[in-house]
Amino acid sequence: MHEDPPEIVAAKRTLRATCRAIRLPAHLSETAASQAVCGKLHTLLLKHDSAGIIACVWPLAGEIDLRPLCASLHREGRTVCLPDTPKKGHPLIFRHWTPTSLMLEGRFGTRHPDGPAVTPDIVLVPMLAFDRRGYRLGYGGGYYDRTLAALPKARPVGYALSTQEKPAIPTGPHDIALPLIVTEHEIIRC
Ligand SMILES: Nc1nc2c(c(=O)[nH]1)N(C=O)[C@@H](CNc1ccc(C(=O)N[C@@H](CCC(=O)O)C(=O)O)cc1)CN2
Ligand SMILES: Nc1ncnc2c1ncn2[C@@H]1O[C@H](COP(=O)(O)OP(=O)(O)OP(=O)(O)O)[C@@H](O)[C@H]1O
Repeated sequence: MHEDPPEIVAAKRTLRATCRAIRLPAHLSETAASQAVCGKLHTLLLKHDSAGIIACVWPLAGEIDLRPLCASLHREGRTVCLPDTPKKGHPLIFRHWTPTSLMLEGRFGTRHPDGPAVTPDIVLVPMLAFDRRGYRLGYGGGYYDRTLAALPKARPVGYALSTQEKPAIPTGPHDIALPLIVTEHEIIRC
């Protein structure tokens, strides 16, 4: 397995720094947009097999907050899980979540439930930036690319604010284009 070439690593690093710098203030004034993303994801997920396990994301500061979506899905009888972040180089472990789950502190400021590990059918994927081809930029751990490579049957759905769209994300050999990206305005089929 090859790592990204040095020029791609550098290009991703530069874009990541820019995106991180503008993220938090944008989010503070865009709570309605965050709720709209949850609403659009909910509509999309209602169309999918109700037996499926859905991997959501517990937010870090400045990210879209999917917690209302987690609660709605649980109320509707869907099975929700959340990522537990292992050491770098390993895929995420998804743990079953319910509103009464004990949330444990994980790596890089993430939090995860203490529930059993499960295999999701649908994986909601957080992004720092994305493009219309379906490519995403994350925090740089390579976690979602490794996770999706290990779960070929799972259906990934990226989500972000429309302001996080870029003309083109730099890509390396492991980047997997997402077939669907949801923003507060639209469902983008890539
Ligand atoms: N809410 C949320 N959970 C998530 C992700 C995410 O993007 N958002 N992840 C998406 O993959 C995974 C965690 N990935 C991460 C990978 C690397 C770093 C990281 O290297 N952070 C730097 C800088 C932290 C900071 O500046 O505060 C570090 O800790 O040095 C953080 C998260 C799984 N859980
Ligand atoms: N399936 C994989 N196998 C081996 N290396 C991988 C795999 N996926 C990603 N990587 C490597 O991990 C490193 C980080 O990847 P990248 O910069 O794309 O992270 P990211 O998508 O921004 O992070 P994250 O998914 O954690 O939010 C890169 O060097 C990349 O080549």
